[in-house]
Parts: sequence; C-alpha cells; structure tokens
Amino acid sequence: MATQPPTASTTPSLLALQSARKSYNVGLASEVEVLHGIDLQLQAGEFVALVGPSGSGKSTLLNILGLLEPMTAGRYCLQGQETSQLSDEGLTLLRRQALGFVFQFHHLLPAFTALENVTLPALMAHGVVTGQDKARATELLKAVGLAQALHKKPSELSGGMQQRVAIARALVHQPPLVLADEPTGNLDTQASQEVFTLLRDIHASQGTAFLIVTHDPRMAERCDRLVEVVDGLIARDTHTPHP
Ligand SMILES: Nc1ncnc2c1ncn2[C@@H]1O[C@H](COP(=O)(O)OP(=O)(O)OP(=O)(O)O)[C@@H](O)[C@H]1O
Repeated sequence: MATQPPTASTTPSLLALQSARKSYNVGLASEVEVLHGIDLQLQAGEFVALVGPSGSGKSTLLNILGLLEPMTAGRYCLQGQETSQLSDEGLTLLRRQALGFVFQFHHLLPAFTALENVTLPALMAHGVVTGQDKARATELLKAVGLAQALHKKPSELSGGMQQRVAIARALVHQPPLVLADEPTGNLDTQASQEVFTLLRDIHASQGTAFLIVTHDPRMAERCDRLVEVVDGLIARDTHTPHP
C-alpha cells in the first residue's frame, strides 16, 4: 500500500512551496486562476513524478519551482532562501546554482557540438569555458553513453542521444535538483526507457533530486513518490511502492 510522504523533517527541505497561487491575464480585464493554493515540499535526493491531466497546471507549477515564472501569491523557499526577497539577479544566481532543467524539446544549439552544448551554462555564467568545465562535461557525456559523440552536432545524433546531451547539460553545474518537463515525451518507447533509466542511474550515483512531469504511467510508477495535480490543486501525494 502507498504510504504518505514525510510532512515534517528536522533537515531543511530542498524546496518548500506554500499556498502557491497563479493567475494569468486573459483578455483585457479578466484573469483566470490556474493554481489554487499548492503546498509542496521536496527533500534532497528525492525522485518524484508530477502527473495529472492535460491543463491541470503541472508545467505552471514546474515553472514556478524553476523560478521561471512568478507566483501570484504564496511563499517559495529554495535551498533555504525565501525567493520573494530576491532581485532578478538573485533569482538568476539561485536558479543557476540550485537547478538543472530538462525539457521535452531539448533546446540544443544546432551549430554547437555536444561538448560545446554541455559547457554552454559555464560560458553563460562566467563568460569563459575553463579546462575544468570541459573535463566535467566530457566526463558527463561519457557517463550518459556519448563518449563517441563529443564532437558531433545535434543533427548527427538520434532523438534519444540529443536528450542525453540535454541531461548532461542540466547536470554540468552539479545542481541538487533537476526539473524535467516530459523529458521523454518526444522519444520512442525504447529511447524513453533508456533515458528514464539514465535519470534513475544519475539519481542513484550522484544523489541528485528529480521532479519529473510525465504522462507515462509506467514512468511514474518507477519514481519513488507520485504527486498528482488536478484542476490546479494537489489531489494525491504518495510514496510509490517498488516491487
Ligand atoms: N501564459 C498563459 N496564459 C494563459 N493561460 C495559461 C498560460 N499558461 C498556461 N495557461 C493555462 O493554465 C492551465 C494550466 O496549464 P499547464 O501548461 O500548466 O498545464 P499542464 O498540466 O502542464 O498541461 P499539459 O499536460 O497539457 O502540458 C491551462 O488551462 C492553460 O491553458
């Protein structure tokens, strides 16, 4: 039987979202609220699926957690930092340090090689790519099975390989949390399974926490915790029993 996730802990949460609401302007004078007061906590090293019907608010929630969109109301602490107090620059710094992102469409730069794509975050953060950055990117590309593809451009790689490059890029700065929005949504069944297994392996070997939006029930079952959003509210939050 599924058990409830921990509610209180002596260790500070990796993230804590309280009473998060989000409204969008639609038309000139009207607003629609799509998140109606979400409470969510994640501890370091968790591996969590975020599921729910289309339009229920999963991506909106992920974007708020990723500091990509502001909330309309609520409190959000990421790694102990109350985010409402932060300037745009502070938010960017926290995002770069605490979070990695993997999207359904990998957003690799087509003119760059796999290695250059993975070192891109360092270039954007510091204006230079050091030997250490290149070594870490090379190590990660090898870890995701792309030792032979370091100098290939995205167009020379399969969809699954491109997504592996995107995963390496998300991990290059060793974030404690990776937010993934349908990371296998654009892949065939075999590539999906391989990419998902890779995420589990990274979690096991590096202790990275993952929050993964997925429509695939088999993938959700292989996560340790399942959070279901329905109509802008959390309808279920349970640990997943593994056989
Ligand atoms: N920029 C926006 N302006 C207005 N409404 C928006 C905007 N972004 C999202 N919405 C609405 O918010 C609701 C939640 O959207 P969201 O993309 O978060 O859902 P989702 O659960 O991720 O859906 P899917 O599984 O189809 O990706 C939807 O009704 C959507 O139309």
